[in-house]
This record gives sequence, C-alpha cells and structure tokens, in this order.
Amino acid sequence: MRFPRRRAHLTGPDADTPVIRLSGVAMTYPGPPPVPALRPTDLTIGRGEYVTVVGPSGSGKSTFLNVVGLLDRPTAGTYLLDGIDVAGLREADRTALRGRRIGFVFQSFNLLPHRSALENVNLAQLYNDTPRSLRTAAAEEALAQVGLAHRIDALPTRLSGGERQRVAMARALVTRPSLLLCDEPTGNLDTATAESVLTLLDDLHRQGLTILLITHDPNVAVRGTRTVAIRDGHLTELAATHA
Ligand SMILES: Nc1ncnc2c1ncn2[C@@H]1O[C@H](COP(=O)(O)OP(=O)(O)OP(=O)(O)O)[C@@H](O)[C@H]1O
Repeated sequence: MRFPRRRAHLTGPDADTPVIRLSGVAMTYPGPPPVPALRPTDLTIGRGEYVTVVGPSGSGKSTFLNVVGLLDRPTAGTYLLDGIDVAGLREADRTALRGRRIGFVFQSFNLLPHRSALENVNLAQLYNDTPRSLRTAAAEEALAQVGLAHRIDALPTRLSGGERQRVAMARALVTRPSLLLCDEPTGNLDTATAESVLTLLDDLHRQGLTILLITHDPNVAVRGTRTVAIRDGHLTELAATHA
C-alpha cells in the first residue's frame, strides 16, 4: 500500500498543502490555578515528513498530542489540518475528520481483546469512504503491510507485544490517513521488538506517510527526519537528523 501524495477523496488536499499548520496554538488548562501547558506554538509539517517530539515528563507532550489529534481544542491560535481550519468544525465533523485523516498508535495498543486482529483493524473503517464490500480486503492489506498476513484471525491475547503494536499500526493505516500520530509507540516493548516497530515506521515514511511521533526517549527521537523538543510547554526545533 502506498500513500498517495494527492488524496483522492472529496476535499483531499494537494501535495503542497501542509498536513499540519499551527499558528500561535496554545493550551491553558483552566484550573484553578490555570496551567499554561502549551505555549503559543508555530509549527508546519509537510506531507511525507517524519517529525519526532521529545520532552521529559510533564513538559506538555500529551497536551500537544491531544490538540494535534483533535482530541482537545486549543485555547488560542489557528490549526489547519490538511488545510482545513478545525476551529470552526462542529464536534461530529471533528470526529469524522479525525477518523479519516489521523491514525493513532498508542503505547498501550488499545486493542479490543475479544476481537480478532482483522476485526480490530476493520473497526477503524467506520468513518472512511471504503465501500463496505471492500473493507475486509483493505484490513487484510493493512495487516499484510505490517507483516501480519498470517495472524489475521488471532486474538490480541495470543499475540506478542510487538505483534499487538503491529495490529494497532494496521488499524491506524487502514484508513490511509494523512497523518500517523504515535504516542510512545515503543514504550511497552523490549529493545529488539521496539527496533522492529521503529524499522516499520522507517519503511512507512519511505513510502510517503507523514508521521508525528511523541517520545521521552532521545534514541527514538533521532529516528525522525526532524525533531522538535518540548520543555515547559515551549516547542523548539532541533537540528535535522537524517534524511
Ligand atoms: N487536565 C489538566 N488540567 C490541569 N493541568 C493539566 C491537565 N493535563 C495536564 N496538565 C498539566 O499540564 C502540564 C503538561 O502535561 P502533559 O500531560 O501534557 O505532559 P507530558 O509531557 O505528556 O507528561 P508525561 O510524559 O508524564 O505524560 C503538566 O504540568 C500537567 O500537570
């Protein structure tokens, strides 16, 4: 499966439209006392970039992820996702946009334990435009893409940690999202398994996928082609790592 530079469906952006453009985006939790968890931030992520966000505990990584992932509304600034100003959207439209354009991968996998790998991946297609008759094939293709073609009928409890994370990645990819948003994707994995997941992310990036990965681990952060650091809610661009 390749990730088209130009998205086919309805209001899909062209290749030059950044996937993410944040202008002065900030988040202050109301409190009391108010907590300025994300200071006014400008950040543009172009199509096909692999950006990592690194920062210590409490620096604002989850706050940033929740805003970018359309899980929380920022308290200031403008956020364009695929050129769409998300501030004006009603909640149902934000949910639909999130379901179509963003694939999430979490540290804890978040799979339904009593559903097979295939069913877990299939459930992610509630909001996409794939005709119902083609959804199973799309889910099988996504599982094959992460190297799990032979395990599609397995329950998560019968899979290793690395395999579970691959199912989660297939679930994130099946909608062909504009952005893969990863939150500590290797946090629950041993070193060798973590490396295989990071290698898969490298492959997906080479295929054109835009990736935003949040981590506290500098060794993971260097896998991105661009790294930003977050500290006390301030985002700063670090030097480019590898191409
Ligand atoms: N709902 C909330 N209400 C008030 N303050 C919050 C809320 N959520 C987070 N904070 C505060 O905002 C700051 C940033 O928190 P955040 O969870 O974004 O950090 P983090 O980098 O993700 O931390 P960790 O790596 O430990 O998960 C912290 O000072 C935290 O205490």
